[in-house]
Amino acid sequence: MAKIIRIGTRDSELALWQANTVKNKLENLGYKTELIPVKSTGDLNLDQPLYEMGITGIFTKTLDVAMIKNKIDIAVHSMKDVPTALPKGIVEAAVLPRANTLDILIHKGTDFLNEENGIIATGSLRRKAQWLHKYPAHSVVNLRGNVNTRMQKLNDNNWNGAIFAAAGLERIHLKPENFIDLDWMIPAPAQGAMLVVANEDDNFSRKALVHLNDEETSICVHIEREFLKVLEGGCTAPIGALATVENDEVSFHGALFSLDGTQKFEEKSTFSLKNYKNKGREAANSILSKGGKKLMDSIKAKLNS
Ligand SMILES: NCc1[nH]cc(CCC(=O)O)c1CC(=O)O
Repeated sequence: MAKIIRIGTRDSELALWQANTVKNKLENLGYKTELIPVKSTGDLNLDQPLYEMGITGIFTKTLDVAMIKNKIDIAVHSMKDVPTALPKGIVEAAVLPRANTLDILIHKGTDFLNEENGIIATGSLRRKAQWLHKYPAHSVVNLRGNVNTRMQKLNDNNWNGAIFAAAGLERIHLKPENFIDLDWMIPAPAQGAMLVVANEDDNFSRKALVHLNDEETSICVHIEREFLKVLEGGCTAPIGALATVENDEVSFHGALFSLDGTQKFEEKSTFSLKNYKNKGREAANSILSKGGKKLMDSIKAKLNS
């Protein structure tokens, strides 16, 4: 059958690179595809029925709507931007092999790391909290936009550096020489992984995408996202999680920080790959019971005020 799989993507350079990767993989398997870039409308107004379907993610809602309105068959996302609960009728169809999981600092010289008045830029609560935890005398300024925009703003300002996901910059060959790996920083759940979603009843696309799924990556991000989901219960908070696999053994590291970085609750565990079920939940519950619940409540109160 010559059905063409319509691949929806956001129109940033990184999103297009990711969607083209999925397109090439499907075409190598013999499928016909078409790329449909969808302009992100950050201010997209959702009507009542769409809200009831559970569309929430700021980065993903435009593509969710395009899928529900049958303008596209599948959508490619940076998995860390996808809310832990997918809209009704939309399912995870493939998690691609993971790229670099690390956060990196792009800098203009590293002397400031040992000084009191460093200024670094990030729009992420998770990165801000971890930076201030390690460098309490520094200040963090807000930085938003896609990776190209953020890199430009870093060049245009007097900040000492800005934090990026290594994967994003590596994919579009934007990673400069002047970077350091922030291997002490716990990445966002699912950082460096790409998720392809499909309509639950679209057996043709789902069957095609099975071939693209990487089982080990899929298990790791499942653990990380379960940790996130149980901890945050629908709000955004400074939460990091990373699961890695070596010789069929998983190492998990997850943490919750206060917004100002002064408090940190963390959980580390190792277990065999075949016992991965509920490990994210258990880690989150352990943090919640040792003070994380109280911290989450105060974060929610602060973010809603
Ligand atoms: N929130 C933006 C975003 N979403 C995914 C990536 C990069 C790719 C990835 O981490 O999987 C980025 C850029 C960044 O965080 O610097």
